[in-house]
Amino acid sequence: MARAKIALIGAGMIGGTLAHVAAREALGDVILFDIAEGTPQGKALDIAEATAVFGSDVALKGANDYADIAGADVCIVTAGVPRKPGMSRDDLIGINLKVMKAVGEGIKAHAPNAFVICITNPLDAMVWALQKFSGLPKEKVVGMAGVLDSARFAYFLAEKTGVSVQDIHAWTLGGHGDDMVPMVRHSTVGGLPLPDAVKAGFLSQDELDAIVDRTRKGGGEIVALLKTGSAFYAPAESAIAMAKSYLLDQKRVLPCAVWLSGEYGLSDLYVGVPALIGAAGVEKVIEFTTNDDEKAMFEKSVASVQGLLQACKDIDASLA
Ligand SMILES: NC(=O)C1=CN([C@@H]2O[C@H](COP(=O)(O)OP(=O)(O)OC[C@H]3O[C@@H](n4cnc5c(N)ncnc54)[C@H](O)[C@@H]3O)[C@@H](O)[C@H]2O)C=CC1
Ligand SMILES: O=C([O-])CC(=O)C(=O)O
Repeated sequence: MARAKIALIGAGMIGGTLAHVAAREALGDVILFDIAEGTPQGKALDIAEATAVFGSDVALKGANDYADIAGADVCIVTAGVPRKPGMSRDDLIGINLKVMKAVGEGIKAHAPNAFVICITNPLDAMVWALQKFSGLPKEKVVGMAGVLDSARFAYFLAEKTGVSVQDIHAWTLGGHGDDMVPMVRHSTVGGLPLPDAVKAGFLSQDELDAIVDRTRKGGGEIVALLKTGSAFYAPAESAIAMAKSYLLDQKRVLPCAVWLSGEYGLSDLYVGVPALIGAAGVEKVIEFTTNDDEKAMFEKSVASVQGLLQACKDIDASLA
């Protein structure tokens, strides 16, 4: 059977890391595409040489021409710009919306059957615009943010409680902004929902509140440390988990930005919710029960996303 073809649109920090992980895991042949000449070719060659060390038979190629992504099974989009200290993700909207238009048209022309994972920020608005510009089916276009946000939540909980990160299941809902909603009642430490984990003495309520706050601001914490860009290892791993679930029909339930048509009482937008990812793309949206507090926080986050969609429509009338 032919190997899967994975097109990485954007060969920067996340794109290069994606190529490395995909090659190392032998997920498929990799095309690294970028508008910068030399960068995708150089990274592809460097990783291709590494395959002789880690023993993987996949092929890697760098490209500046969309024709090279032809027939891709998966496209992971990181093209655009990241934020720098002092900026919010939303400040990227003007530049990155234009990038999504070019990328959407490239995917539409050359890889219309791909499963597309958008990473570019501001995520919920960019994945919405990418779906519109590409015209691909909504169940085949998803955004990566929830896997990363919930991984941060899980890591901070593991660090504080001393429980293996493998026995922590953390969930977040909502847009990929500082008002995302870490789902305290639905997240578990060693099988205990977090309120019960507090009662059992794994951590105090104040410690849990601090972790929720740190999770919300997790992206900014890394931007402040790196100074020249944003997180890339955990974002790349998160997108690989999503790509794998599609390529291997794993049917994992992962928090992703997906198109909603009635679920959670919402329509016509992308926002982060748990979704089952299999060979057909988004096969099911899982609806968490929410109490009044959670509902209010989710609504606030959704309102931020809706504001960004309006901003996109104001910038590009073709999206209205
Ligand atoms: N959704 C999420 O959870 C996360 C999203 N991000 C976002 O991912 C994006 C990429 O981040 P990095 O890889 O760190 O940035 P980077 O700057 O290292 O790489 C971006 C690449 O995109 C390329 N590019 C720019 N315009 C292009 C175009 N029209 N077509 C093709 N390539 C183009 C650039 O040449 C560059 O190589 C940023 O918008 C960042 O904010 C970052 C971390 C997490
Ligand atoms: O914070 C940023 O700009 C990058 C990002 O989305 C994250 O790391 O969550």
